[in-house]
Amino acid sequence: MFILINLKAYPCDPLEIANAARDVANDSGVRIAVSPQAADIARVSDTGVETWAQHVSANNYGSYTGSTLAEAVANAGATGTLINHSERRLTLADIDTAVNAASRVDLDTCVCANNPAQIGAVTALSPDSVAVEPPALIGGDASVATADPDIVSNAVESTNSIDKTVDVYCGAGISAGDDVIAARDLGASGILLASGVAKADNPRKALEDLVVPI
Ligand SMILES: O=C[C@H](O)COP(=O)(O)O
Repeated sequence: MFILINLKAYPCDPLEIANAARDVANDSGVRIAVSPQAADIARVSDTGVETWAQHVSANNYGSYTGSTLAEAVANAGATGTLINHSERRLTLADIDTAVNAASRVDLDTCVCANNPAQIGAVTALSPDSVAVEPPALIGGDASVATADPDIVSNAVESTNSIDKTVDVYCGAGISAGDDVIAARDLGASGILLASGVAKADNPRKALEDLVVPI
């Protein structure tokens, strides 16, 4: 299972979490990546942890003030990027362009969507992975894998019916190793997780506990 820790805009210490994630990944053999604010990508990447951007813009070089170029995050050390996170929605056309922008510089792409129908639509754009996240469960205590298992298994079915090479992740409310196992049993090959680590009093312990059953 792949575990992607999205730090969102939480007031956490990105280096503390990056160092902990690197150590826990090395000790456990579980693939763990950290997705910090764009301005923190370089120093997070310097810790040695796998580093992802939270977003890339749907444009190339040019007069695009305020954009986050795929080239810029790749040059800063990111090796992957989220696209269309529930808190950073894009049009389908911009998702397509952003996936192509990320692919230009060999970033792994994970396109998020709210439900299995949207998952099918974004799978057709050929990202490396998709992630289903019901917005109502994001940031809560109930794991998507137990509170809404059908949305995960239907997303897996939707993706597999279009392109079996696209990995399916899920996220929202995941905080324990058992949640990760439940997601895997539904067919997911990775999870997106934010508050369970970024808002934890002890992020290292939260990560250590998370990987125990994996
Ligand atoms: O990107 C992460 C997801 O939105 C899940 O967030 P959460 O773990 O706080 O529910």
